[in-house]
Amino acid sequence: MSTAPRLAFLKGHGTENDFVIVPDLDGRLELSAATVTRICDRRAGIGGDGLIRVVRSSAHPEARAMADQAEWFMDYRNSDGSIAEMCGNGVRVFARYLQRAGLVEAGDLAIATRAGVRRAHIAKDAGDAARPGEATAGSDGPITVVMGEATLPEPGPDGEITVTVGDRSWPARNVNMGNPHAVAFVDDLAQAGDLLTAPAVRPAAAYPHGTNVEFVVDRGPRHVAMRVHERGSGETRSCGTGACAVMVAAARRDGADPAVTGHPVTYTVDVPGGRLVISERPDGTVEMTGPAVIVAEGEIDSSWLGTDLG
Ligand SMILES: N[C@H](CCC[C@H](N)C(=O)O)C(=O)O
Repeated sequence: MSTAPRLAFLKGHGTENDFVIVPDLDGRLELSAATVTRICDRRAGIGGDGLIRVVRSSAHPEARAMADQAEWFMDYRNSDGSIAEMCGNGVRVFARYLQRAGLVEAGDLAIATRAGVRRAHIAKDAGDAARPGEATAGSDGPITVVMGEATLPEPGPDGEITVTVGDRSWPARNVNMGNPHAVAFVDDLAQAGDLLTAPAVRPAAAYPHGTNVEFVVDRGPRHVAMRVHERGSGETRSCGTGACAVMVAAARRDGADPAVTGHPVTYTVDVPGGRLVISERPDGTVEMTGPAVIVAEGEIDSSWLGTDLG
């Protein structure tokens, strides 16, 4: 019987973008990139597109300044161990964990992230999804996250952005949701190929720290579908910040930019793992609504991790 420390974890997902959740409320753990990679390994570990450590904001140096606004900090890592500024599906799953652990009630809450404080609303149950267009949920009510404002950096001196897969290239829109995205509108999602490797994005100078790449097709008025190759994780079944980036790019393409029209706009964004509903207001605020489900909880026997846990 191993005497190595055991690590409590939960498994959750938002539209099948899945995460290993590690409650570390007092911030005692030091999870190296190697440890995160091993935990996220789908064969030798628990498996996940990313790992979410739950830490009291006052106990984490990157969140301490937000502690008076948000008690809890989402320490998000991609499955390759890299740190990302923001994770939209992750925030919903994080909120669901807090609710399930009895650390918050359904309703409104604030969450500290590396992209700043994000406000979320946990509907009390699926029946409470009274707001028009709210996506339905799994076992509990949908969760809405105010994702902040998108920024759309203009092309730099090296010119327009292009995304290339094999011998096909498309122009792409640079959209930042706290994390970077290159959004390419295509005729058919199959044109993105197998996405086993990252699409080539040029000029590289546009994304000095790499980027998430979304491929988008139309499904109808204010209705799109996407695939995504995520920075640090590869192709995933969903990307919340990516769905927001896609919606913002589509609204500009469609002449529905709320800052220009003065009217809010809502798009349905279908991802391989489900459906997200994204709205943007004239003040630039982007809101995302979708499900978040905790599917399991257990203990990791750290003896196989091969690294200490700090
Ligand atoms: N791979 C992303 C972070 C996770 C984003 C995605 N899972 C989401 O739901 O927003 C990045 O490196 O920026």
